[in-house]
Amino acid sequence: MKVSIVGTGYVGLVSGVCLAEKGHQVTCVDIDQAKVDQINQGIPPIYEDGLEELLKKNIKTNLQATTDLRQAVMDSQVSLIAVGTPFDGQEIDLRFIKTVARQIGEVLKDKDDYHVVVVKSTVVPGTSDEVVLPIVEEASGKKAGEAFGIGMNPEFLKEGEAIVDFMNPDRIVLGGIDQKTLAVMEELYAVFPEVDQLTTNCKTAEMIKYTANSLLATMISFSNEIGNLCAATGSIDVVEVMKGVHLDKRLTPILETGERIIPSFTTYLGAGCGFGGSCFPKDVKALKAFGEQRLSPMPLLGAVLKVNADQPYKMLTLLQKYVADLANVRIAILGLAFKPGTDDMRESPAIPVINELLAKGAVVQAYDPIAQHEAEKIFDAGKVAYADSLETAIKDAQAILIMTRWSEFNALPDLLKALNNAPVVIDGRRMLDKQELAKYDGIGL
Ligand SMILES: NC(=O)c1ccc[n+]([C@@H]2O[C@H](COP(=O)([O-])OP(=O)(O)OC[C@H]3O[C@@H](n4cnc5c(N)ncnc54)[C@H](O)[C@@H]3O)[C@@H](O)[C@H]2O)c1
Ligand SMILES: O=c1ccn([C@@H]2O[C@H](COP(=O)(O)OP(=O)(O)O[C@H]3O[C@H](CO)[C@@H](O)[C@H](O)[C@H]3O)[C@@H](O)[C@H]2O)c(=O)[nH]1
Repeated sequence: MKVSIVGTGYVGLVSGVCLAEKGHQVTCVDIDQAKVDQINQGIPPIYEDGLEELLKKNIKTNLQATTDLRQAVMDSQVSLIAVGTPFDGQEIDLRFIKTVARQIGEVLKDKDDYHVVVVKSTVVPGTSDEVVLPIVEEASGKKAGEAFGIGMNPEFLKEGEAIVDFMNPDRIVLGGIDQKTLAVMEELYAVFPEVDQLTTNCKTAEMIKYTANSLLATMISFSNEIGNLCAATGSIDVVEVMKGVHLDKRLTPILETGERIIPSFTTYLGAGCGFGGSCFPKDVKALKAFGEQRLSPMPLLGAVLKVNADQPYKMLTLLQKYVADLANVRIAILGLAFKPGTDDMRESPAIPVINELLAKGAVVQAYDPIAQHEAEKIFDAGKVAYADSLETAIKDAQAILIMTRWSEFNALPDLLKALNNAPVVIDGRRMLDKQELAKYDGIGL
C-alpha cells in the first residue's frame, strides 16, 4: 500500500520505517528539512535501538522522506498524522494537528481518488471527528464518508524499545467514521496478521490511548506513594512489599505448566524517582483538563501528577540524610535520560534533581551512556561536568544518585568494592541489590 506519514518524530519515523519493512511504500513528511535530509541519507535523527539498521535497509526502496506534503498525499491512499500534541498549560495544543489537517484537505481538493486520513498522534476524545474532519471538509470542499475517510489509530510504542514494540504490538486499535475507512486501515495493518485488533469509532480509540497511559502513570504514582510510606516507617522495604503483592495470581498468573509469570519492574508497580518522558506527564494532564472541561473532574489523576511532581525531590531528602550541607560537595548523577534505551530527556526526573543540587551549591558530575548531548541543551554551559564513563563519574564523588535504570549501572557494586572509602549510593530506581553495597539507600527503603 502507498502510505504517507506526516510528522517524522519518534512515532512517525518508527512507524514509517517499520511499515516499509513490512512491505508498504512509505513517504515520511516533515517540515524540518535537516531531519528529512538525514533520513534520506539513512541517518536516524533520534536514538532508537535497531532504527538505523531498518532505516538503512529500506531507504530509497520502500521508504523516502520529503518536505513536499502535497506530492506525498497525492501519491498515497492513506495519510497518517503523527505530529506533536503538547500540553499548553491549560489543555492539549492541537495547533500542529489542525495545520496538517488543513494542508491535507487542500491537497484532497485536487485529488480524484478516495483517501483516508488517520490521526496517529495522541489526541483527546472528539478530536478526529470534531476537529480534524471539519477542517479537512472545509479545506477540500468535499464530504467525509464520500471523497475521504477519517480514522484514528493510537500508537502504544515505548521509547527505547520503539522498533520492537511497533513490530510486535500488544494490540492494534483502529477507529474510523465508517466501514470504508476501517477497511483501508485494516488493509494497512494486514501485515500484522497475528496481532489482536480492536475496531471501533474514533472517540473510543482516542479514549483507549489516554486510559492506557493514565492507568500506567497511576500505577507508578501509587507505588511511589507506598514506597514513600515504607521509607517513613524506617523498617519496610517497598521492593519486598511489591514482591509480596505480586504473588497475587491476578497480578502474576500461573501458567498450566505451574510456572508463574513474574513481572519485572516494567510492570509499572516499581517505586522510583518518578515518571518522565514526552507522554505520561502531558497525557495525564491533558486527560485531567479534558475531564474538567466536560464537568467530570479527575481528582485521582490530579493526585497522580502531584505525587510525581514531588518524587524527584525525595532523592534530595535521602541524600541529605548523609550529607546535610551540599555546598561544594561532589555528587555523581548516574543517568540523565527519562528512561534507559533513549537519549530523550523530556521531563526527566534528573532535571529537577540537578537543578536543586546546583541551587544548593553542589558540584555535579553526570554520566549517561547516550543522553549527554541533550543535557548540554538544558543546563547552562559549565554548570554540570559530564563524565565519559561510569568509572570517571564516581571518581571522588561523595554520593552517587542513580536516576535512570541503565543496565550498565549494575557494575557499580564491583566498582565501589575496589574503593577504600566508597560513597553512599542513593538508588532512584531500586535496581541494585542492597546487600551488595555497604552504604546504600533508595526510594522506598
Ligand atoms: N514519543 C512516543 O513514544 C510516543 C508514543 C506514542 C504516541 N505518541 C504521540 O505521537 C505524537 C507524536 O509524538 P512524537 O514523540 O513522535 O513527536 P516528535 O516531536 O518527536 O515529532 C513530531 C514531528 O512532527 C513534525 N511536524 C510538526 N509540524 C509539522 C507539519 N506541519 N508538517 C510536517 N511535520 C510536522 C516535527 O518537525 C517533528 O519532527 C504525539 O501526539 C505523542 O503524544 C508518542
Ligand atoms: O515501574 C515503572 C515503570 C516506568 N517508570 C517511568 O515511567 C516513565 C515512562 O516509561 P515507559 O512507559 O517505559 O516509556 P514511554 O516511552 O514514555 O512509554 C509510555 O508512553 C508512550 C507514549 O504515549 C506509550 O505509547 C507507551 O505505551 C507508554 O508506556 C519513565 O520515566 C520510567 O522511568 C517508573 O517510574 N516506574
